[in-house]
Amino acid sequence: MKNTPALSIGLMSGTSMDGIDAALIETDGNFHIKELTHLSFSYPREVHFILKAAEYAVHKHSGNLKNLDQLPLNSYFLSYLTDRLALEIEESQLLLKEAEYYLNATANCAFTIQGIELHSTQLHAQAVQKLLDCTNYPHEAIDVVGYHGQTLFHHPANHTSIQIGSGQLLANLTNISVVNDFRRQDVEAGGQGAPFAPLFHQALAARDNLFPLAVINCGGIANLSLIMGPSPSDVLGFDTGPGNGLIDLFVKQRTRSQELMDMDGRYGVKGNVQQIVLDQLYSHSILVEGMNYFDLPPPKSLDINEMRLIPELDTLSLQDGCATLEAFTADSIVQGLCQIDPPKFLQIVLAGGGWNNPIILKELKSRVHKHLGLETVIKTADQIGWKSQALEAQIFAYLAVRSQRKLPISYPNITRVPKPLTGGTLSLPNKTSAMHL
Ligand SMILES: Nc1ncnc2c1ncn2[C@@H]1O[C@H](COP(=O)(O)OP(=O)(O)OP(=O)(O)O)[C@@H](O)[C@H]1O
Ligand SMILES: CC(=O)N[C@H]1[C@@H]2OC[C@@H](O2)[C@@H](O)[C@@H]1O[C@H](C)C(=O)O
Repeated sequence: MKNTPALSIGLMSGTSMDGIDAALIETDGNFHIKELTHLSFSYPREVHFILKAAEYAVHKHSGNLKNLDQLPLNSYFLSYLTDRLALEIEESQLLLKEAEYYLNATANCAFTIQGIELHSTQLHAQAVQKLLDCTNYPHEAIDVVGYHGQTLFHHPANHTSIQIGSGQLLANLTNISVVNDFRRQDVEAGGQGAPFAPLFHQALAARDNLFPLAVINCGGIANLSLIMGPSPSDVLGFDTGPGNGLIDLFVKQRTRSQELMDMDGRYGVKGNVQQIVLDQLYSHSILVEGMNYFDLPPPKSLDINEMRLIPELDTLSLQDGCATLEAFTADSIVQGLCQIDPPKFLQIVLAGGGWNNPIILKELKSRVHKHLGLETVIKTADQIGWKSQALEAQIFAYLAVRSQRKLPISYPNITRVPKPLTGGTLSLPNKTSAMHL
């Protein structure tokens, strides 16, 4: 049993809150990994804003869900749009109406954290069903679902990392055992609770014999894995700083939320990097517990709301602002890599939505070659046969199997946890309440 490969589905909705990735893999929780299939589901615009407003509300309450659970979020939704996205009150009220209509009519859920959690779990259950529909596997064939949930707050200093989503409800809806709540034990033990990706990156690198390897995920936040070999002490990992989080926020602000990202770098390509503002981004855009994030040694992790658009960006055009933020993302990734002294002849693999932005990619390539030398090889995950879009979902499919087998999912040199630790909470389907979607 312990070494028998299991079929596992992973589900991830990341900090960009743009949709759900679902992936099916076969794995023994060690180096046997077969990527079988994956699907991505984009959220309707309403869901994106509802989740972002929920995240905003949880931050306003410093992660204290007890004060918030049943509270209507309508006013937080409006404050999010006016404070964070700088929308006019009339536009915000219109978006609020759309969100209320969506939650009442389409989702039949209250506009509270509880209601949003319920709907988010339902959307993940639909993703499982659609993924299974694309395969020949009935639900009985699937051993486990690894359900990340939606991060709304991440504050390891207070031993807190909140991912909403009900493991028990998902197990009942899908009739499959579910593991969720992956980060809790790590933060409770004093770890950073993130990133978890490096362990999976290492397993893929071991399977494909790709050492030494660096993997850079550029999502809302960017995170890095440096893998020198197959044993747990051979891997380092941490969040380097911004991925697309600041760029997305900047574009939303400047386009009055008509656009949610710098699609294909269309603004950045026409702009110039403003070095003075880039330096200022380094000095005061990310403060964690009053400390400059870039001064902290790895392992370290970030909450998306710890990154902010500094006032100096207001002086820049949309094009220059995008170019500068794109350079900031690329530069801080390369600085992060240099900080951990990578070997010569390193291969770098790129994963995550950010690499669809050619400006971030161009800025990264020129900096890697300048700081690490021309011998460094850069490839996308898809170029080496991995599935960039599926990777984060596959991580949680993999970790669910490790969790079931009581294997560690976090290590000191990745999350700063004092000793290797397993994690995750298992929910078995309650057959009497199992539902069909
Ligand atoms: N064609 C594109 N052009 C520019 N940017 C893009 C494009 N496609 C995706 N992105 C960026 O990638 C982001 C989504 O990436 P991804 O799905 O990897 O993030 P995530 O998983 O939500 O975040 P995290 O890894 O921090 O949890 C979008 O928000 C957008 O900024
Ligand atoms: C708290 C949280 O959700 N962190 C995410 C986020 O998105 C990217 C980066 O920040 C990473 O640390 C992590 O996700 C990946 C999947 C991880 O745990 O490795």
